Order: sequence, then structure tokens, then C-alpha cells
Amino acid sequence: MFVLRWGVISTGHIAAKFVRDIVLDPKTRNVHDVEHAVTAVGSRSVANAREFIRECAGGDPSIKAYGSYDEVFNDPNVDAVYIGTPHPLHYPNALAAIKAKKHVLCEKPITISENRLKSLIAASKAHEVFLMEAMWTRFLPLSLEIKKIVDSGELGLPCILQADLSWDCNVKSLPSDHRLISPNHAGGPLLDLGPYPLVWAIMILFEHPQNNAMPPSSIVGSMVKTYTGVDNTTSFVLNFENSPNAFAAQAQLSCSQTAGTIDPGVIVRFEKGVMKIFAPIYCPQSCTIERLGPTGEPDAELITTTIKSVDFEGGGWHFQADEVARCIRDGKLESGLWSHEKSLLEMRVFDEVRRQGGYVFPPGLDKRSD
Ligand SMILES: NC(=O)C1=CN([C@@H]2O[C@H](COP(=O)(O)OP(=O)(O)OC[C@H]3O[C@@H](n4cnc5c(N)ncnc54)[C@H](OP(=O)(O)O)[C@@H]3O)[C@@H](O)[C@H]2O)C=CC1
Ligand SMILES: O=C1OC[C@@H](O)[C@H](O)[C@H]1O
Repeated sequence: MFVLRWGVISTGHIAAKFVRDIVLDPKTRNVHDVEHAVTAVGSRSVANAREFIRECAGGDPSIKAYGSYDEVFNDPNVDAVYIGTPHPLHYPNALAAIKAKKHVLCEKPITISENRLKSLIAASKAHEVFLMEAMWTRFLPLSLEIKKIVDSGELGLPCILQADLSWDCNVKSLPSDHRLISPNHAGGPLLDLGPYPLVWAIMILFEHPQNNAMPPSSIVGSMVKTYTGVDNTTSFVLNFENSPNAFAAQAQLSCSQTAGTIDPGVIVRFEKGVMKIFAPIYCPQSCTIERLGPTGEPDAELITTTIKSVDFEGGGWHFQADEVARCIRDGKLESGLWSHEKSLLEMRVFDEVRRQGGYVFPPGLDKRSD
């Protein structure tokens, strides 16, 4: 049994969910080859780190509580660091962990620009440590099942993929320095929610065996801003052009933090059927597939199949941790399922959509190294 020893930095909303998940017995999700141990938690306040360990890990006395992130990076009982800080801190935090020779799982979006990510990847290779964005949706059992159906070709090729993730966070009620709307936190739905519509486009179109890893030939984006200058609602289109090596398809993606999401949150039209993936698209519980009946005529009756997620304990954030443990056990520096290349594509798309939408980060935000 391989046990991965985790150091967690930050004690916010998502760090709590991640730790509550990884302290569960992996057998409850039918995982028998890897286990997780939380050995350290670092916060800007040691009292918060202690409280976090009490609330999320049953007060386990073997977990060290630190009042800084550096102490986690320097702890010899930590193999891998989980980073749950706000977006612009991902780069400096991950870089510091990498320089301390720790493997890294970093929340989405892994950085706030493609340039930053390139430099992080270079550092992880130079220090020979594993690096992955916490793109948890990619590792859910239902996602793996959907992927198998798509790649089998039984529905023909995908032609159009529509995906949305939105919620009404009541923007006007938030303080202007809240991470969801503050330019200093690279706020707005594109970077916060956009990874989820995009992960489905990457999984179903970019990763399709007949796409031969061809990146989108064009990216078109449009934004409506909120009063702080960050996006409030964003739409973006990725075109995958027909070429001798690939097929033609379009991803029509959107995200908003000013309206509820649509359901089904993902609809994929294939040559021979339609797949509907139901909200929330970051952790869907079910998917339906509608195929034409046996005659195959356009007016034939539709046959609908429903696929439901398997039961597991926890919220689903532990599946990505299992992948990290397996990769580290096997000496890999990146995951094949959510590789550096896929995070780079994500960052490239976001850079381009921000450019077209006129969303400019405050000076120096994507250069921070503290
Ligand atoms: N995968 C998923 O499902 C989700 C991922 N996320 C991602 O996780 C990241 C964090 O989001 P979330 O947990 O909601 O954020 P929170 O505000 O709840 O938590 C962020 C934590 O980061 C630490 N931190 C360090 N510096 C700062 C700073 N200057 N301002 C605020 N916090 C700081 C704090 O911990 P401390 O004081 O202990 O140091 C804080 O609790 C984001 O990048 C987001 O995209 C968010 C939600 C869901
Ligand atoms: O990753 C996320 O998923 C769910 C949203 O509520 C959250 O803001 C986002 O960061």
C-alpha cells in the first residue's frame, strides 16, 4: 500500500472539502492501492490551522499545525502539497513548494496566465517533482465512464458541445475585495467557473482519439463586466476545424456569476445521438444518451439511456488525490489524465478570451513571485 503524506496550505472553503475527502477510507470508493495521510496544515494563522485540523480531520494530534506556508514546505514528513489559496497566489505558492522539492496539487485555475504556467512547469521538471492542477471533474467515475462511451465511437463523432456553469453570487452584496469580484484576486467567472465548461470540451473534443491532440484552430470570447472591472458573464467558442488529422467540431461555452446555471449543463450533439450531462457539471450525478431507434431514420423514436454516478463517500475531491498518489508512486512528473498540456491549453484559452474581452489584470498581478 502506497501512502502519500500531504501538507495542506490554506484553511478556506475548498481546502476543507479536500481534506474531509482525503481522510476518508479509500475503500469506501473502491480504491485499494493508495492511501492518504495529512501530516501538516499551514495557515497565515496557527490558530486557524489548529481549528481546521479539529474540524476537518477530527483533531488528529499527529497533524502539525503551522502559522506559515513555508513551514509546510520545509516539513520532511510532507511529500506533496495541496494549494487552496486564491488564484494569483497559486503561482508563488506552488513555486515555493516545488523549490522545497515537494510534489504539488494546485487548485484551479493553476495559474492566471499561460506564461506563469510555463515557468511553473519548467520549475517542476528542473526539481523533478510532480505538478498537477486540481481539475477534479476529470477524475470522477462518471466522467471516466462518459469518456469511454465518447471514445468508443458508438455515437459517431461529436459535432457541437455546449456547456455552462453559472450561479448568482449576488455580486452587489460582496465586498469589492472578495476573491470572486476583485481584480486583485483575478476575480470573475472566467477563471473561477470557466475551467468546468472547458474541462468537458477538452475531455470530449480535444482528447478525442480522432482529434489527434489538435488544439482549437480559433478561440472567440466575449465578456460583460461587473462594476469592479472583472467579467460578470462570459461566452467563449472553441473551433476544432476539419483537417486531414482531425474532425470538425465546435465548443460553445459560458459562465456567469450573475444568474443560475442551465440544466443539462453540458449537451453534446454527436453524429448518431445526443448526450446530456446534468448540473452541477463539476460533479454531475447523471447523464442521458438519446440515440435514434433501430431504423436510424431522423424521425425514428429516440431510445434514451441513463447513466448514474456510482455511490461513494465524500464529495468527489479525493479521486484526483488518488491519481496524484498513483503518479508519485510510479515516479511520474505529470498525470496523463490531466496533463501539463491540458492545463496549458486552458490557460491559453483564458488569456485569449480575456484579451478579446478587454479584461486586463492589475499591473504586476501575473508577475507576483512573493
Ligand atoms: N475545486 C473546487 O471545487 C473549488 C476550487 N476552488 C478554488 O480554490 C481557490 C480558493 O477558493 P476558496 O476556497 O473558495 O477561497 P477561500 O477564500 O474560502 O479560501 C482561501 C484561503 O486562502 C488563504 N489565503 C492566503 N492569502 C490570502 C489572501 N490574500 N486572501 C484570502 N485568502 C488568502 C486563506 O487561508 P489561511 O488564512 O489559512 O492562510 C483562505 O482561507 C480558488 O483558486 C478557487 O478557484 C474554490 C472552490 C471550489
Ligand atoms: O471550483 C468552483 O466550483 C464551484 C463554485 O462554487 C466555486 O466558486 C468554484 O471556485
